[in-house]
Amino acid sequence: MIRFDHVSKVFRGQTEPALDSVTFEILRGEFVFLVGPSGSGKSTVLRHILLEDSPTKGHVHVLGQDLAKISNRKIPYYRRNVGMVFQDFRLLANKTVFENVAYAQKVIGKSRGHIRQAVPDVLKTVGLSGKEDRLPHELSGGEQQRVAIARAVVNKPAILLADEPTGNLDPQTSREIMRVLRRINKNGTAVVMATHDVSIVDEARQRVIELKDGELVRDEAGGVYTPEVVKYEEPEAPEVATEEPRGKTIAAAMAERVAAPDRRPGSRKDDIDSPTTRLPDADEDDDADLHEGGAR
Ligand SMILES: Nc1ncnc2c1ncn2[C@@H]1O[C@H](COP(=O)(O)OP(=O)(O)OP(=O)(O)O)[C@@H](O)[C@H]1O
Repeated sequence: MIRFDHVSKVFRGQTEPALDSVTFEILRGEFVFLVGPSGSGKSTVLRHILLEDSPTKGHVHVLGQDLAKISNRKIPYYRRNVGMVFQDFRLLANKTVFENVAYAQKVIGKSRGHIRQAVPDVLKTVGLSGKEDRLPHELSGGEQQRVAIARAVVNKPAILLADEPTGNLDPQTSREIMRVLRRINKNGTAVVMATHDVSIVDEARQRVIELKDGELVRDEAGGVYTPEVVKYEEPEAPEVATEEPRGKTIAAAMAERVAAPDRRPGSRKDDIDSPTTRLPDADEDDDADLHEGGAR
């Protein structure tokens, strides 16, 4: 449904590519995180999908169309398939919640009757029923982002792009926004979300595409933000005695004493079999240490 085929992008006046032969495919209804350091190319990927940028090399296909072949005249029609939300919400400040969402329907020529039904429906999906008449400044940041999401999905796009949608929100509000995005995704919309939010990515366990300096360096199903690097530890070599031990352990000394024939006058050979011969030997002691100290 979204296919990048060796996409490279070098912006005018730049020497380093913003995208460097990026190849991936996103299927219908997937949820994908785009991660990577600042400047790694995440927004550039999203802008290519939205047809705000075009590749210097390579091809982008969305919904079966080669985007290079879409004429300027047809771009607005293409964009109906792709909703977009941003970190800074970008709402119309002088319009109510209802009007902000309805605006997305008006510009594509939907009838008043359709709008009257579709807007309350989508506001319910994002959890904003009852707040239709509020202006953006009368809403919390999380509520403003819900309006922006409602506006992005009211036309039922196949794809929702989100560029750091939780970047301005506290952790609890971010989680609520994630629940809204997951709900929209479950209804069949593919979601591609660029983010720096480690805990959101780690909790969601969705597909993660990681960029670094414009290159795709990881594409992992059920991934986390930063995969744990498994540190290689050299196995400990078995101890080899290279010199005489400086002192005997108490157990070794006692074992030696018990094993030696008792030269005291009147001693009997049977004494050797007395219970003290059952003292653990030095090897057994080492084993006990191993278990106590855990795996080494
Ligand atoms: N219009 C442009 N003209 C020139 N260079 C650009 C333009 N847009 C982006 N770049 C450069 O392309 C590279 C990738 O930028 P991009 O915005 O995609 O990164 P990002 O991963 O989204 O970063 P962030 O996490 O900070 O949003 C950066 O080096 C950036 O400076």
